[in-house]
Amino acid sequence: MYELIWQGSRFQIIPSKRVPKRSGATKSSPLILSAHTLDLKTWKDYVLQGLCADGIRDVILRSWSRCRENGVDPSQGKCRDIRSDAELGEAFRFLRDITLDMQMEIYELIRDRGLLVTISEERGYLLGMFGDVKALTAADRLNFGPGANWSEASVGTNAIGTALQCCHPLQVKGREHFCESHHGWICSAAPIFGWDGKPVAVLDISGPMDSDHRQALELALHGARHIESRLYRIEAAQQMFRAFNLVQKLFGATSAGLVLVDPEGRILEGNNAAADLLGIPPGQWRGAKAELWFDLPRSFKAFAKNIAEPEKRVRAVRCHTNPALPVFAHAMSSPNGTVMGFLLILQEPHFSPKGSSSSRSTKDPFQKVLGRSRAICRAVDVARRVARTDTTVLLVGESGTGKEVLARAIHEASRRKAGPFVAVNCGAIPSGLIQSVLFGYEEGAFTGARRGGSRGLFESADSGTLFLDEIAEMPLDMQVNLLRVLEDGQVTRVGGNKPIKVDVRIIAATHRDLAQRVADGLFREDLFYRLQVVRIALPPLRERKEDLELLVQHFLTLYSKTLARRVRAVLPDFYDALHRYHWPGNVRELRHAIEAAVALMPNDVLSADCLPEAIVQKDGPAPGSCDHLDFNLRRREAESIRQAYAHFQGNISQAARALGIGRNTLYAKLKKLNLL
Ligand SMILES: Nc1ncnc2c1ncn2[C@@H]1O[C@H](COP(=O)(O)OP(=O)(O)OP(=O)(O)O)[C@@H](O)[C@H]1O
Repeated sequence: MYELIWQGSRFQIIPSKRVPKRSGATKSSPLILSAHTLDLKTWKDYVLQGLCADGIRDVILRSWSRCRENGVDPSQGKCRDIRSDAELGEAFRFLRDITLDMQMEIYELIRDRGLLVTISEERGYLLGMFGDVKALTAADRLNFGPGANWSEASVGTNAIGTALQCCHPLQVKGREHFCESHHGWICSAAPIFGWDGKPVAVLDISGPMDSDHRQALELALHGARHIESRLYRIEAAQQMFRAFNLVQKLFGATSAGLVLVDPEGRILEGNNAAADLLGIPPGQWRGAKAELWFDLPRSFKAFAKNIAEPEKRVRAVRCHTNPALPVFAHAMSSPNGTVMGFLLILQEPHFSPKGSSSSRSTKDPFQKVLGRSRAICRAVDVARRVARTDTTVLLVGESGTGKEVLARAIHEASRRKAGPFVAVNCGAIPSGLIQSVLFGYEEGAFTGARRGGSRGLFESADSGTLFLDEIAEMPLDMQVNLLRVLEDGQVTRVGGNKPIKVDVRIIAATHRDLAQRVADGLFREDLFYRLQVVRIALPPLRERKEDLELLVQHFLTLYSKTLARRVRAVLPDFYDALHRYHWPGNVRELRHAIEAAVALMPNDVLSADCLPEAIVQKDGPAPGSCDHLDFNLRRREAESIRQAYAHFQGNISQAARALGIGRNTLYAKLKKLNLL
């Protein structure tokens, strides 16, 4: 293989020292090509006199016309515009370097056929030239070599320059060349197109007329496509690199957490902010399944379906490990709608009162009753309907399940909302006082009675709601009085004889089985039926664990605000522990657990370590477990109550708070344990 090179003042043919990557020389039988299609007179008539004869191809005629307009001299012997590497610039050198081996490969296909192969860049300057000595010798005579400008404007109609002009493959034979010195050549050239569809180079196979030009144009075309795909790959890699760099810069520059996920749901990239928000070490998640952290599979399917509708390309996604974290998945699609992946944007949760349930509650009182479980929704639905009436309601459920929360919501949703909501724990009032507490007393009714007497809770609740908590603890002898008030709508103060009209709606609550109390003779049947006109049951938290995260989120918002502590991330073990626990104290216990965790968290990340010990105990009693564990639980409960009561020196409020149960419940339990 020989090579034509520029020696500063002239071209020189040298044996090429370059080694082709692979050799695939094809020898084929000679093909006799028609010498040329135009006679000398046709060429002369046009180029010298502008006379147009039949038989000139359109593409050639248009090129000749351009050459005449550009003042190309048809008698010029050699190319005069030859530039050095330095003059041709960086892009020229880059293109030459990445196409050199391909020129050599193509040369192997035309070896010994008296041809040469050359590539020119977009302006027409030749990048390099390889060929047989015969072809290179002829090329040298024309200054047809690397650095020479083979555009139409420079050397007239020729395969390279004209292919660049008309943007399609072309063979120019003999007298179709505009300059007479090229009439002994046949040149086959195919443009190489860039991303934008414009030619960036031309591959040319040329040689004297008597060389073997069989399939030269097909070869040029094939080579051009081959180079084109290499250029595309390089361009694609560069674009990817640029995009990746940009993405990395953006990822690093934003405070939002960003995670890039491929269509198979694997994490391609994520920034430190995202790692921070999820509480995992940065950089360790590349290739991991996104579903470990995010609830993606369903969203993926939905996205795939709706990808054509732009407004459906963004979805809120749940983060398993931190449900309080707002996460939005943005679908990325190709122009034909194929899902190419997702960008997950994780926004730092702002625990602000705005938009929190407490502010929303001003609109709908039932929004304070948190929960989406069926049992809670059913309870709220009944409560919502009964709130429109004055009907007596009985709320049943374990301690801390939200009976008072629901009673308040009923009051606030009723026509009585402007009136008072008065709550009383029937179990907490000493039996000797209960009558006067509820109905009031007149002056002098008993020793120590206030001067002028006192209103009872019924009078205080006039035009509003009286919430009778722990109604099962009401002494039997008092129950008949209560029944009377419910029937008559009037009270008589202790020591008085004048009935006072009261307009009070009664909501009663108990954690006991009231029907059983009736059966045991501890509760009046008539009062029982009078109270439970509408009965609403509130489920224990362990039976509605699907509400757990919502409640946690609510209490996190509340306590991060009231305790002025920012919660940046919640680790998975925090939720694991909460889910494992059986919550005997229900939502109240959960509330206190979250308050304690936020208060005790050492930095701004919540983990299981921040939770009270009883909750994280893995060997603790399980819900619904066998008898000896229930016994164990009771024993532990009694111990805890004794310890707390002693620790707080008999202060029931503080002890109840520490135990995570209500004051009334503690009061009842203390009584049962004979501690009062
Ligand atoms: N569904 C709920 N949504 C929001 N908070 C709740 C809910 N249920 C309970 N709570 C919270 O739990 C705590 C206890 O609720 P509440 O006093 O209403 O329970 P209770 O059933 O009346 O308990 P007790 O029978 O011991 O008096 C409250 O601090 C309340 O904020």
